[in-house]
Amino acid sequence: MGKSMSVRNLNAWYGTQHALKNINIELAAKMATAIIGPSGCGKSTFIRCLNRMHETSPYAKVEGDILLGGDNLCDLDPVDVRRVVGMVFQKPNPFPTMSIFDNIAIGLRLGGIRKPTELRERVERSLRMAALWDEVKDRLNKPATALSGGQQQRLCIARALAVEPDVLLMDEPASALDPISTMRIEELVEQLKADYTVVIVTHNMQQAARIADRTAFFLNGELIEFGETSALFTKPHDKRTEDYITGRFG
Ligand SMILES: Nc1ncnc2c1ncn2[C@@H]1O[C@H](COP(=O)(O)OP(=O)(O)OP(=O)(O)O)[C@@H](O)[C@H]1O
Repeated sequence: MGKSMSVRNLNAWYGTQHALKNINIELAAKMATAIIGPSGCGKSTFIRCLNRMHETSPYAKVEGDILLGGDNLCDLDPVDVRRVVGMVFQKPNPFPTMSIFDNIAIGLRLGGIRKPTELRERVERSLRMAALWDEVKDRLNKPATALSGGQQQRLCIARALAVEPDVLLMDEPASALDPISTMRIEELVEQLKADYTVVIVTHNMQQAARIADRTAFFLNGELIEFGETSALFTKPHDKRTEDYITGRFG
């Protein structure tokens, strides 16, 4: 758990549109890295490249290397990549026809775990890691859709963690949630970064400042500035970073 990821010379396109321009960045293990920048700057495209999802868009193209613990993810089968690089999306997307238990167990079953005791143990562990166990332990067989939005998002986090990835990608995981659910997700990120390499896209600079050890500022598909979060927010080196964080655009 928790290997750092090195992104080298990453370029991505949608047709002729060059959406990511030569990105080089080290995403450190046991830390949360926030990706910030104005709408359309390439944040989602960037994290979708990290688990090989970008290439599923029509006319998409990717070049570059993504290194994780001795593997170049660009050379692997995308299905194998998604086992080591989990992702949580903006809108909670549990499997709607499945129970809470099955939402998590399905990935484990696909990974070859069949023994009921082992499945139960792994499901419980994942739900505990996602700080949801106490709220659902008495209704594991109820449909996932019966949970609140914030609980559904924590279920999706539990589902991503169940297969024991190294990296957890989060694309604005709290932007569809109320303030209390948002706070719970932020607390959870704080805990998860002890074990995982967490990369979180956020529109909310206060959120980045609260939870991320390092922050990367993107603009027009370029990585403009990357560093310790507190330094980036208090002493940005680039005028464009300063203009963005002081609210002059975006
Ligand atoms: N499926 C797609 N087909 C074509 N162009 C796309 C597609 N998805 C994104 N783009 C374009 O690529 C660029 C980067 O988009 P991306 O979604 O990565 O930005 P973002 O920073 O995540 O934006 P937001 O904050 O609004 O979610 C934008 O110009 C966008 O219009």
